[in-house]
Amino acid sequence: MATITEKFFANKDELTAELSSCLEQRLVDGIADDGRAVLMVSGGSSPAPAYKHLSNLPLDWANIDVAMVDERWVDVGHEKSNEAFIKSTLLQNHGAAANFITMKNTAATAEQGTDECEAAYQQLKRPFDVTILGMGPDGHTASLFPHAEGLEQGLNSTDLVSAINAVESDVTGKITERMTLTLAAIADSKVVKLLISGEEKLAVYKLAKAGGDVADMPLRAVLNHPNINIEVYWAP
Ligand SMILES: O=C(O)[C@H](O)[C@@H](O)[C@H](O)[C@H](O)COP(=O)(O)O
Repeated sequence: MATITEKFFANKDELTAELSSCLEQRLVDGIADDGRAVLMVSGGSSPAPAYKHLSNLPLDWANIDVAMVDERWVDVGHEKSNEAFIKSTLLQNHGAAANFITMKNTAATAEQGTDECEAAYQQLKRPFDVTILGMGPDGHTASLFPHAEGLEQGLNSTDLVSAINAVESDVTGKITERMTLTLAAIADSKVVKLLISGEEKLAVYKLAKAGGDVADMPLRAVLNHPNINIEVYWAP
């Protein structure tokens, strides 16, 4: 089982304060240890305030690589683009000086874009300093969606990224074609921060942690991985 540390907060402000200060420290340490720091980011409402806070800090941003954990296969101008979300939150103010690595390239499909994306991600320092994950009420994390086309590859490949076509649901919406970090890439992180908000997702998290079929809840693969270092952040 992964090493799991659970942090429960009274509210989102307290979660954001602790998350921001941990992220800042990890980035500072990453640069001090290796010359550069790598931050893997997810979309979602939970990390947004911490991204905005970090963007205002005078870190050595020129030596910080920011890359997506997962992305819908849509252009950055699309309202559902995770990259657009990161650009409007983290990559502002001081954070605008960070080196951003896109997941989305000009290939027509995520599958066709995999090699280019893999080559870009292979340039990054490993282990990554921090990987931020969210989770959905369906037990997905990154873009490892239940029963998705490409899920097995995403869970078993030694590559860093993998194309996914999710089964359409209320959680995925219409855009099901995505790129994701593989489980192996998530595991190749000094620490994974899993952000969970609300009672419903807490119940899903507990269910996933207890074990069971990974295809039903891919979060299980992360929580039950032999050597991932996970810090779970929960707020109501
Ligand atoms: O690409 C996506 O579909 C979202 O980024 C998604 O995976 C998100 O990370 C989770 O749904 C958690 O969202 P919250 O932070 O809002 O709980």
